[in-house]
Amino acid sequence: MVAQRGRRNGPAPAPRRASEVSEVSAAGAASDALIEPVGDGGAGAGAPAASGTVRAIPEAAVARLAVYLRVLSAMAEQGATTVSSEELSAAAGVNSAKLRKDLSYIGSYGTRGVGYEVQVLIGQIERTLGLTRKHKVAVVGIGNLGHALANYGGFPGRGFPVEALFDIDPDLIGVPVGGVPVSHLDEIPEVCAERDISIGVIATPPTAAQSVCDRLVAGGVQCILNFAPVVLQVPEHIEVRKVDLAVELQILSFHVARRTAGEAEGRARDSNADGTKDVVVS
Ligand SMILES: NC(=O)c1ccc[n+]([C@@H]2O[C@H](COP(=O)([O-])OP(=O)(O)OC[C@H]3O[C@@H](n4cnc5c(N)ncnc54)[C@H](O)[C@@H]3O)[C@@H](O)[C@H]2O)c1
Repeated sequence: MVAQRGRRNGPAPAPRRASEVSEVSAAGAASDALIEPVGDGGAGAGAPAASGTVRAIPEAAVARLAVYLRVLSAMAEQGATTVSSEELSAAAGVNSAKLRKDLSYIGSYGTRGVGYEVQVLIGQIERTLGLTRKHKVAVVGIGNLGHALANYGGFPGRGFPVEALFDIDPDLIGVPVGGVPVSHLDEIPEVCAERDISIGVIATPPTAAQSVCDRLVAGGVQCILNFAPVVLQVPEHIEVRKVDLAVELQILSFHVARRTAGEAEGRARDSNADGTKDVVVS
């Protein structure tokens, strides 16, 4: 899907769609859906292939690009100027063939015997992920989760400064959390437009999530990160990602169950009917 710039203060354009399309989970990361990279307001984002054309990138590869970026940034901080695909793949926990394939989507092929120039690769990935500009974030629902998100110091350095907080609890209004005062829910459209917020994070109870989402859209946000366990209806031009840690736990559970079943099957295969066990020498 092609993300588009949002309109400020305009009515939410029809048609709306259910947002249950992208989930921030291992399952989502394994998706082969193609994402058409787009520019970020003229800053030259996208994934230009060697030919200069913009290539679609599988969603799973987009998720891995973000991981490579984090690893490369740490390497750059330690003074690395070049990195081999083997080093980068080991540090990112991805096999090197997959890494080379992922980087080929952004037109980066490295140099035989040298590898990749760290700063060049960082720039290419940042342009592809649209990170050449900051994306200001608003968090709505400053309870347990909202407090943790607002207080987390790691977002600004990655290009996502938290610049607005909203709640309905009178005890919270005006109170700074992570240095940003909490505003009332009703102020969402006005404050988001004023502060040029592009990403809204929903950390309210599920019953409030849709109306919060509508206000964020009215305030001109382009993307919503939804922690509430509910499917949001959004206009076509709004990108939504849903975070569900329970899904992550269920995926872990699946892997443990599969491994346990595999081990039990292996034990059953290795045991003879008379109770003795064969020793396999390889
Ligand atoms: N996705 C995940 O992995 C995950 C993990 C934890 C929690 N959650 C979800 O995140 C949400 C928040 O969880 P929590 O533990 O922080 O809850 P919480 O009860 O501690 O906080 C909710 C906050 O939302 C505020 N609120 C309620 N209605 C509102 C409205 N209409 N507008 C603005 N603010 C409003 C409340 O005043 C409160 O401060 C819940 O929906 C929960 O299910 C998701």
